[in-house]
Amino acid sequence: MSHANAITQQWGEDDTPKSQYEKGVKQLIDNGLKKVPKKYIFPESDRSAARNTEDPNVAKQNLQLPIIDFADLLGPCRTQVLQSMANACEEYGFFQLVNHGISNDVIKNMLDVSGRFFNLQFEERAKYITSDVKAVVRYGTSFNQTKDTVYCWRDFLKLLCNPLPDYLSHWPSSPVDFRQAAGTYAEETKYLFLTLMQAIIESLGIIEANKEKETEENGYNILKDLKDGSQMMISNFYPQCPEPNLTLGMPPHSDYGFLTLLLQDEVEGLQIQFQEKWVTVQPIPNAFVINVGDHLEIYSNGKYKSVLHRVLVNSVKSRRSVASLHGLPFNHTVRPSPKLIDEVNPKRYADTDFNSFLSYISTTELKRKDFLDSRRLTST
Ligand SMILES: O=C(O)CCC(=O)C(=O)O
Ligand SMILES: [Fe+2]
Repeated sequence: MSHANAITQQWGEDDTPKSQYEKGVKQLIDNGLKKVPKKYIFPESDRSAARNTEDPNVAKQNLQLPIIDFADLLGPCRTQVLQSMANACEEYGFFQLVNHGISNDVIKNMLDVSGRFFNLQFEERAKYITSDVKAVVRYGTSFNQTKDTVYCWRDFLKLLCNPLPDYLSHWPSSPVDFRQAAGTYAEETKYLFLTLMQAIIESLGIIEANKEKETEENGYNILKDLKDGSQMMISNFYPQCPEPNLTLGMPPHSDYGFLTLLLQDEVEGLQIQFQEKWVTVQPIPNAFVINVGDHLEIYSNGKYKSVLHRVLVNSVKSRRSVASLHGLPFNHTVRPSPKLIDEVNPKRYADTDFNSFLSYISTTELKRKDFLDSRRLTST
């Protein structure tokens, strides 16, 4: 079989060779691509169309997520804010965080430097291409390049952040300010995550306010482990797309870990599943979109929901986002808190750990909530 035939067989009728797809979508667009190649066309059911359609699965209005004011959380209204946070985590699995104390400069520098990273020559970005899902730095395209049958319209850079001083020296040295901007951002989001988790644990009634010494069981306090826990930062780049309704920036998925702190630029694209419809999350400048991850759903014994979300692309503007995913150390077990298990609420999930999750994603095409579903003991 000729080389050209082999490509056609594997990739359909397009004349775009496989080696081009592997370089990512930014590269395809830079080379003047005018149509979405077959490899990126999602089944109709997965991409159920963007806004302004008659599709019954898509809400007509953007979603105003609950807004949590972080300054209020630390002030005299803490009890009310904790209640709003609990409602948001139960009903939406998402909220927007404002007045979080991370300066506009730190945020702007992070979005800016990751945008400039994706604008580097391909050869510079390609230094970080690896199929090792545990690599400290990993550049790639789509979701799981070696497994995805359909590719999504997204390039990414993943950075492991803990221990930061060790890992920082492996991070990209170009652009020259990358390590400085991303290192500061990683440090500040980690601190914010820990403060939020203290509030989340209080909102679940696991540890009461001002009783940091209180423990769950046998002297265990999860906050200590989260402090030494894993942090992965993912810079996403979604180039403008000539036929945006045919593809997705990210397919429906839930995040692992406890919480994701997501920064999106001013371009819309993130949609979450709410009351069985896809709704677009309206970007708020300098705010974080916070979402419950699979491990927090497990830890809360199903009270807080790790909700499906996806990303749409558009034909006009590229979009950037930075997701900071936080959890326990990789070898730690995640299990429902003993304080949330009783006769009315039996244990709903099997114990799990990060390593088994990572081996799961490296061998499976991740779809929807497969992993979480595989841990479920009873229907919730
Ligand atoms: O780009 C976005 O808005 C969402 C990204 C996301 O869901 C992720 O990185 O897990
Ligand atoms: Fe996500």
